Order: sequence, then C-alpha cells, then structure tokens
Amino acid sequence: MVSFTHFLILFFPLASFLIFLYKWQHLRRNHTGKRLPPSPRKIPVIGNLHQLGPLPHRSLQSLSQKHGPLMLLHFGRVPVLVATSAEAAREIMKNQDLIFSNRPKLTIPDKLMYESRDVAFSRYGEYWRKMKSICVLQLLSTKRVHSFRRVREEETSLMVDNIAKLLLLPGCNNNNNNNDDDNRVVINLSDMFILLMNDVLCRVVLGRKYSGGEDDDREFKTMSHESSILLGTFCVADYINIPNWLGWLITGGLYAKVDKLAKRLDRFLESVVEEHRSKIGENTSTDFVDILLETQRENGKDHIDDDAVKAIILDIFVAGTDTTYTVLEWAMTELLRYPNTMSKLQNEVRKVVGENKEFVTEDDLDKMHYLKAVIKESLRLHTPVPLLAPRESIKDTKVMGYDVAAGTHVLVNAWSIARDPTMWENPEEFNPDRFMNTDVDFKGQHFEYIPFGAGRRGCPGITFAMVVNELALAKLVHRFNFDLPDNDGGARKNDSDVAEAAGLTVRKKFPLFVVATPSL
Ligand code: HEM
Repeated sequence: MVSFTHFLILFFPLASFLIFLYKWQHLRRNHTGKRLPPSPRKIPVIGNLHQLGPLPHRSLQSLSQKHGPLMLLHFGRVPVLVATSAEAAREIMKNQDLIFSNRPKLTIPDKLMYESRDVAFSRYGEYWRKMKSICVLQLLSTKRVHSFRRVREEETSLMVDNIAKLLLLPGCNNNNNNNDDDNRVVINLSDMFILLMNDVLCRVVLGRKYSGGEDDDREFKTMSHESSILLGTFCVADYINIPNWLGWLITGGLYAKVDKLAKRLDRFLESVVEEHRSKIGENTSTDFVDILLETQRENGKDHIDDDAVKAIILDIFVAGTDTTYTVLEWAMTELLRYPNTMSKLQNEVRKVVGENKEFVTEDDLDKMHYLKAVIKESLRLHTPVPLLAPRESIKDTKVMGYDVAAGTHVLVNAWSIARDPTMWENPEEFNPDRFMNTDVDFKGQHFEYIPFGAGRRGCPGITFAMVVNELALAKLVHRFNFDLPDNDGGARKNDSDVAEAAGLTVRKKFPLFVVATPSL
C-alpha cells in the first residue's frame, strides 16, 4: 500500500509540473484567450526591431529556426507575422489570400506614389482592382510584352556590341571598366545590366531612352534609382509612437528628402504626360503612357486621373528595374563560380543558334531549356525580393491554428523557403539541373518557390522580366567567354563573392567585374 509520505513525494512534483504546464499554456495565450504564434523575446518600445540586422531575410531565417515557421514579431507597436515555410505561405497567399491582400499604409510610398495610388503600394479595394487590371490586361499581357520584341532585341544587341567595342580597345580605361595586368579589358557587367533594364523600360514605358548625355535624361535615371532606395528605407514613425518633436528630429531630414524627390519626379512625369498628349494622333509607336492616356480618354478621369497615370509609370520603374537586372547579375556570378554549368549553358545556346546564324533571337529561346533552368535557379538561390512585398490582414483570422489579429503586417520569407532543406536537395548549391525534369515553376502554384509572390497580389511583370533576362543572358554567353579578372585588388576582390547589399531588392554588394573574350 502507498504510504502518505509516498503520496506526498509523488503529489508535489506532479502538481508543480501541472501548474507549470498550465502557466506555460497560459503564457502562450494572451489575456484575451488568444493563441498567438511563437515570438522571440522583445524589448519595450522597439519590440523585435533590434533583431533584424542589415539583411532581415537572413536574421528572420535564424529566428525561425528557433521559433518555427510562423512567428509573431513586433516592429515597435506593429505586430508582424513572419511565414517561413511553404505550408505557411500557402495558407496566407492561397487559402486566405483575400484576408491577406492588403498592403500596410506606409509614409514613404504615400509621399512618392501620389498617396499610394500606384498598384504595388495601393491598399486592397476597388481602386487597386481597377489599377491592377489595367496593368495585367493592358500593359503587361503576354501579347503586349511580345509587341515590344524589337526594343528588347535592339537593346540586348547594343549591350553585347558595347562589350565587343570595349574589347577592341586595349588600353581603354574609364571609371567603370579597367584593365587587367595583361591588358585584358575588365568590364563592369552590373553597370551594363542596369543600363539595359533602364533603357528597355524607358523605351517601353515612356517611348524613348533617358540615358543620353542630356541633363534631363540623366536626372530621370538618378531619380528612379533614388526612389527605389527611399522606398526600401525603414521609416521609424510608421512603427513607433514618438512625440512630434522627436519624430521631427528623427524623420524630418528623411521626409524633406522624400518630398523634394517627389516634387522633382512629378515635374518630370508631368512633362512626359504633356508631351504624349501633344502627340496624340501622330503615327508614332505606342508606349505605356499612350495606353494609359487612351484608357483615360475612353473611360474618363474618374476612372484613371493624371496622378494615377504618373503613379503607375513610377511603379513600373521601381518594381521592374532592380528586380529584373539583379537576376542577370546573380546568374552570371554563379555561372562564373560553376564553370561546368557555364559550359553546359554555352553549349546549349551555341547549338540552338547554330553555325549559320550570327546572333540569338527570341524565337530561339523556347528551345533553350537549360537557359531557362539557369534563370530559375538564380531566382531560387537569390530571390530578388526576399521578403516579397509586405501584406496586412484585413480581419481577425487563424493561421495554422494560431490567432492573427486584423491589421497585422505579414512578411513571407520567400528567400528562406527557397532554401528549405526539407523541400530542396542541397539547397545552398547552384544547380540548374534541379529544374530540368520538374513542373515546379514560379507562377505562384508551388509555394516552395515563390520569387514573384502569389495570389491576387502576385507580380504582373513575370513575362516581361523573364523574356528580357533570357534574351540578354543567351546573347552574352553566345558571343563571349567570361572569366574573373586576375588582379583582383580593391573592389574587385569580391567579384565572385556572393555578398549581398542591404535593401528591398537584394543586389550584389560589389559590382560584378568580368573579363570577356569573343567566342566567335
Ligand atoms: C525578376 C523580376 C521581378 C521579380 C522577382 C518581381 C517580384 C515581385 C514580388 C515579390 C512582388 C510582390 C508579390 C506579392 O506581394 O505577392 C511583385 C509585385 C509587383 N511587381 Fe514584380 N517582380 C519582377 C519584375 C517586375 C516587372 C518587370 C514589373 C513591371 C514591368 C513588375 C511589376 C510589379 C507590380 C506592379 C507589382 C505589384 C502587384 C500588386 O501589388 O498587386 N515586376 N513583384
């Protein structure tokens, strides 16, 4: 028989254990009885902001390894749900896409994008639906993208011709391109890619290039670049309640900078719109501004007014430039790190083009399966927008059994999901072959691979981005062989490095310098 002493010995540890379990469970629910996702420890006022670091996708990956695929963080006063698994992403962007289709209201996009009257930063609702449908059906449809084939072919040819010209000029030395010890010309490919994307977008959207020597032209390129940087800048006042005077001290300089840029941009965009209006009826080729103004004429300014036209133009530049050229930058970086992969790609491209043709055309691309796999793999390993664009829940809901309150911001760590070892074999390795015999693609159906997002808010620029990238990469590896510079001192030390620069779009930290030799 169990004595009273034995009973006490068993009872107290058991009771303590049960009380601990109860308290622990209780702690996991807040005082309203909600079951909240796991959270890393936060500190007063700033919450978890101190845990983000310069490359938040990496810091959030580490936190998720400790706290799980669904975490609740706090950026100051704002609750932020972070999803780091394909399952969590599917739940948010597919099963509950409507609930998570809002974008948070943020000060900088509001100031730069005409009170967020663009597509990417616009709040979910009737206005966004109208603008998104103009984007999807009129500006970025497959048919429209194909109609700009000539622009892409001319601009990609110009890029390779410019490289070829540099090779004919031993001894050429300018700010961007230097000479190797043995007089091989060292080329800054990153600059070439930025120029390519900027020129393609200018011709498609505005009707002409703005990269010439004239001041106005140069100014637009600078303004577009500054906008991308400012839109990726963290604005403290959006997250932390601070007294007005302190807010002014902390953000005053930033706001003044954004306001000044917004005014300069508006002057420029206004002149572009007026120039297009004055040419209506002339038999010139159609660009995006023409299409937007025609939509305005057909449906009235209530449907789409001038500010909306200007906001969409700016949106296309901000959403389409860095995201697209950075894929080329990373793909070339990885191809230089994996010479066998480079050879395999060159063999494919040269075989498809054949001996009788001088250069690659868009018709060739459908036959270049390995080329497509190389670009897909680059998008996987170097997801250009690693945390996608932030979303916001429009009502209280439950995700994977956890309560999520209305107004919670949401980040999906697509970069980390694309490196999840439970989904991908040797995920850190650049191996395009993994895409050769699979139907996994980036169109938003396979949640282990979502570089363009998914659902209602998914990227409408996929076709636009893919075709120009495929053509540019094919032309480069067809026409040249590439190597890294020998005397890799100074900035070139990190040429083949995969270091990332901080920002909304993750570009290479150091420009990609290469040595090119003609292959033909
Ligand atoms: C490789 C290149 C690109 C990548 C990786 C990319 C990625 C993305 C991502 C991750 C989003 C947010 C999706 C979400 O919230 O689920 C997005 C949205 C968007 N992208 Fe792209 N993008 C690229 C190229 C382009 C291009 C070339 C354009 C236009 C010409 C464009 C226009 C847009 C727009 C307008 C949105 C906002 C959609 C909305 O909020 O409804 N993107 N993109």
